[in-house]
Amino acid sequence: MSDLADRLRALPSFPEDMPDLDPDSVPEDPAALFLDWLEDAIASGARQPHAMTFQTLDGGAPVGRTLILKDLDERGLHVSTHRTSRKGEQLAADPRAAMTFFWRESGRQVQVGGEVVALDEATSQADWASRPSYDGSPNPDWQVYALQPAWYEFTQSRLDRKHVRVGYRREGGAWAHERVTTPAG
Ligand SMILES: Cc1cc2nc3c(=O)[nH]c(=O)nc-3n(C[C@H](O)[C@H](O)[C@H](O)COP(=O)(O)O)c2cc1C
Repeated sequence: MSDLADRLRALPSFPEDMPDLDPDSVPEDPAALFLDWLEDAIASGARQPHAMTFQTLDGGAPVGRTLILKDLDERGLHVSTHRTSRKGEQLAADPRAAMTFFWRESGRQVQVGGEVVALDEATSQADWASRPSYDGSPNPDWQVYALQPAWYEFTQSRLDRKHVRVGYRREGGAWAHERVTTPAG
């Protein structure tokens, strides 16, 4: 094994004290559980708890980058970017996307997938105007997208590596959820 592999293996992993996740008492609406975990991440004081990996498809090949969650409402989970960016062009060609949040302080991960829709101009320009670099000029290239979730998966890590996962899937107009068990635990 290389020296790098040895050093990576020796790095600290999960914190000693992590919350539990009881799959039998999760809310029916995954957005409620997501918001609960996001609030905990914000309260932890960790930097950029609203940052996540945002995955798109580039001609069928997955590509991810870090984005900031801007909002969550009945339209979905919002992100904003330039319409003519690579990700903007990828979304125009294929609206399927996924987000992966990881909160180290609690050992929690949330994955969300679905299709994005481009929100209206007023929403996009309001977001543009809220940015620290705003100089008073509108930016017609700025776009807020909402990821409309088709599925969520919540993972609560455990020190014994028997991580607890709950998957939600949209079935018609309602959400169904179940505990997820895979060879990964
Ligand atoms: C912490 C962090 C947050 C970021 N947030 C955003 C964001 O909200 N919107 C954005 O367009 N780019 C954001 N970026 C930059 C993107 O990761 C990416 O480099 C850029 O948008 C170009 O992506 P693309 O070429 O795949 O379109 C962020 C980067 C970091 C490290």
